[in-house]
Amino acid sequence: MGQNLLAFLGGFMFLIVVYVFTILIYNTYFHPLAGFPGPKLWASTRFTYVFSIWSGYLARDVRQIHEQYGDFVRIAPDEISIASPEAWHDVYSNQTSREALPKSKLWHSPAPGRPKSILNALDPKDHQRFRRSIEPGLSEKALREQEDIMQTYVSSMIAKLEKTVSSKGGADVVDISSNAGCFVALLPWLELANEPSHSKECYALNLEMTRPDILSYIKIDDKGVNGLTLPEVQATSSIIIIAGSETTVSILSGITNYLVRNPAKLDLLTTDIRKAFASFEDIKLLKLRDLRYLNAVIQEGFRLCNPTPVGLPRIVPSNGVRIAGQYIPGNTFVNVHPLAISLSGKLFAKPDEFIPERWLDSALKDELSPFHDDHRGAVQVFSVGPRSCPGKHLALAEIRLMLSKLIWKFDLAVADTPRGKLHWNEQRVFSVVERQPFEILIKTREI
Ligand code: HEM
Repeated sequence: MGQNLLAFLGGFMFLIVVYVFTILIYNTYFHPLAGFPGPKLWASTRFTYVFSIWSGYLARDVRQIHEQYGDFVRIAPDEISIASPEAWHDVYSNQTSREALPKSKLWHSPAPGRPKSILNALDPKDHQRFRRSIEPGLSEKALREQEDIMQTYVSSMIAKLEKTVSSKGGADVVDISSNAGCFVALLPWLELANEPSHSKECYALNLEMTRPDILSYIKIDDKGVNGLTLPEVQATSSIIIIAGSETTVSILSGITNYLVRNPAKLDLLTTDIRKAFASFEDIKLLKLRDLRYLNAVIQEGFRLCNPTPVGLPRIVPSNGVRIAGQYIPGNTFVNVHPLAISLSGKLFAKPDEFIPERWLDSALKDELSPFHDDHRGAVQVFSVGPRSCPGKHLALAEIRLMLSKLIWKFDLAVADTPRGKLHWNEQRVFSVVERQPFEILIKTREI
């Protein structure tokens, strides 16, 4: 009996080994994606990918794979990563002959029993209903009407910093990534609306307010046909708070990191901002939109400090598609890899350096400039197409306001502390870049 059981278990184990081995061999040599280049360890099993994402190094690892193997690489048995700027529109935008590639049900369906949010409204028509509901509150016009709210929060954060710095004799080391976290507070009504016990009252109260905010533009429809149901508003407002605050704070901390480590660029930006505004109160969104060096610094920040550098996976429909000239078989996961594009030496001169000048008109016009041929359209930090970021204008407004008010009031420099030595692009990445503490030295400006 004992021997029989042992023989059975041995045979069973043998079959499992043969099965796994057959799958690995099939994935590596006979799968429809077998012709795509890439490391065999990634092509044969999803484990390598999962281990990399779990350790926080997927964005960095896939960038290295692109450097070694080219623009189309196989990073899992059923996934191709693409590092070609043309792929942005081929993957994420609607085309004349087909819709933008869909998100997969496997990765993006709502958790069982949870209400749908904008991120997991997978059907394109249903997703449009979410977009139509939230876009009015995030338009440039709506944001101009909400400027007072933004000004109040940013100014109170600066006032808090001023108090701390003056209590330390005019200079102090501060953690920029936790201070900039005040953006969560920019969306107070959304936070309140998320409290199930308050939501109806809160929403009604909000509508009575004369001061508009993002939520007051959303049309509630209990049937979920011409607007959003209340649970959908709650689920979507959570997304807006997380998607809107983590990303913006991450970029701000990244830009500040590069600025203090490049003092010549910081000096240029400081002069630009202080010359443009005679007083702190004069700093207004409309004028900030036209500050050329400030905007070049932000664009360079987007290139180097993408908060979601792992990318946005989509699934190819069963009949296959062409992406950037390459045929991709059906049921393949595809992902445009933002980091491999924005740090590519083929697309940008001196790709690892912080050089805001590459975004100025002068670089574009001067054929002798080393940055004349940079592929500016290749950086798509907000993505493109029907699912691109609806908060783009809000994010830009917040970053411009925060950075310029900080630099108008304080002189910034590298902090000589362990947390001041953070190299932003060496942080790990999970769904977004991990937000490690980052300290800078700030001194009250002498006027
Ligand atoms: C620098 C800051 C930001 C960056 C880099 C960024 C980036 C992105 C990207 C790449 C997507 C596409 C996600 C996908 O296709 O799955 C996205 C979607 C989204 N973002 Fe942002 N975002 C930023 C700020 C904001 C802000 C301030 C808001 C708040 C209003 C916001 C709200 C959203 C929402 C609601 C979506 C989902 C859109 C949809 O599925 O249709 N984001 N964002």
